[in-house]
Amino acid sequence: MSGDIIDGKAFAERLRQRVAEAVPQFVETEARAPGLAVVIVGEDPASHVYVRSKGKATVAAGMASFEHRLPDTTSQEELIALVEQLNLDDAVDGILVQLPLPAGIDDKAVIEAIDPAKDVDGFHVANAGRLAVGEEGLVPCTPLGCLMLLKDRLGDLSGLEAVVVGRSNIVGKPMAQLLLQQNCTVTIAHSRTRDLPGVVRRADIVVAAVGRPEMIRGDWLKPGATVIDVGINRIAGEGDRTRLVGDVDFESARQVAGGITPVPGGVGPMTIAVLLRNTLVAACARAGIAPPAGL
Ligand SMILES: NC(=O)C1=CN([C@@H]2O[C@H](COP(=O)(O)OP(=O)(O)OC[C@H]3O[C@@H](n4cnc5c(N)ncnc54)[C@H](OP(=O)(O)O)[C@@H]3O)[C@@H](O)[C@H]2O)C=CC1
Ligand SMILES: Nc1nc(=O)c2c([nH]1)NC[C@@H]1CN(c3ccc(C(=O)N[C@@H](CCC(=O)O)C(=O)O)cc3)C=[N+]21
Repeated sequence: MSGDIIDGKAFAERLRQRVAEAVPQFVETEARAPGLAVVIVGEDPASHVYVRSKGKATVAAGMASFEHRLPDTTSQEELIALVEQLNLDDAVDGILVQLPLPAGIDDKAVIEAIDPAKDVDGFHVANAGRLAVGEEGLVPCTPLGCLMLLKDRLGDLSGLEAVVVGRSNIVGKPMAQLLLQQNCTVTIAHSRTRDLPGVVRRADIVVAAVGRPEMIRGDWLKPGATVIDVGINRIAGEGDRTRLVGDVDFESARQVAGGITPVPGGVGPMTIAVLLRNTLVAACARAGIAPPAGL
């Protein structure tokens, strides 16, 4: 037996299409395009690749993209001053500060400087708090993308056992909140969890957000489980090439799972599609108009 591959890339393309179809209505009533500002500090090549692909996707959806590239000598004060300028800029609906930031800059101080109404990453404490108490707010892109894939595949999630491996503020915790909101019975596992394989084996839904290449194996899974692999790990491949793998050992897991997201082509493309969705949702909220249905 071999489980289905959950095609995040194809789902993400359809979501991007729906966003692109809804943008002209916004442009019509507001006489401007929704705008996303992406700020990157430093020279990390992989981060620059992500930022470029975000910019291209933004423009392809009919939205305005503002890229700010700062040298790694930028101080925290300078970065916060830029964020404050973007907060006041009416053409900017969404602000994303690419993480990680160079050593010496406090991620938290920078994130808290973003206007929560423009926090399309959903990382600001105001948005994290809203998610925790069930109020409307901007939801982190990666977990929301994972939830969309799960609902598309499983329908109603009520009563299902969900295990989220990882408890970061950007993936694991908000993922657990979203699954709880869907009436799953949620367990959050982390580096101090005892008997991780035993915990994972209870799950109907496994979300892996650990940052350890191919850690979760097929023999840890309940047969038929749905596996969402958030991990993005670049490891040595053949010769001097590298390859991208997830936090799940895809080959062994696929033998046992009912469905599984691949890496690449799973959660990663969803993150970018949801970023566009969040930008349009933020733009509508700022303009005082209803968000498009079905996003
Ligand atoms: N697809 C996408 O769009 C995105 C992908 N990612 C990827 O997702 C992964 C997770 O990212 P992120 O949440 O930021 O990572 P963090 O490093 O912030 O968090 C990792 C979590 O995994 C836990 N952990 C580490 N080792 C183990 C272990 N051996 N057993 C059990 N738990 C463990 C840690 O536990 P503890 O808290 O105890 O230290 C921590 O809670 C990474 O591979 C990252 O690249 C991230 C963001 C977006
Ligand atoms: N403020 C902030 N917000 C983020 O959302 C954020 C961030 N910082 N820092 C870095 C991480 C990582 N991240 C990814 C986005 C898309 C893919 C993606 O599209 N991946 C492709 C493969 C890309 C490749 O081949 O390298 C895939 O999985 O198919 C991956 C990872 C967003 N992040």
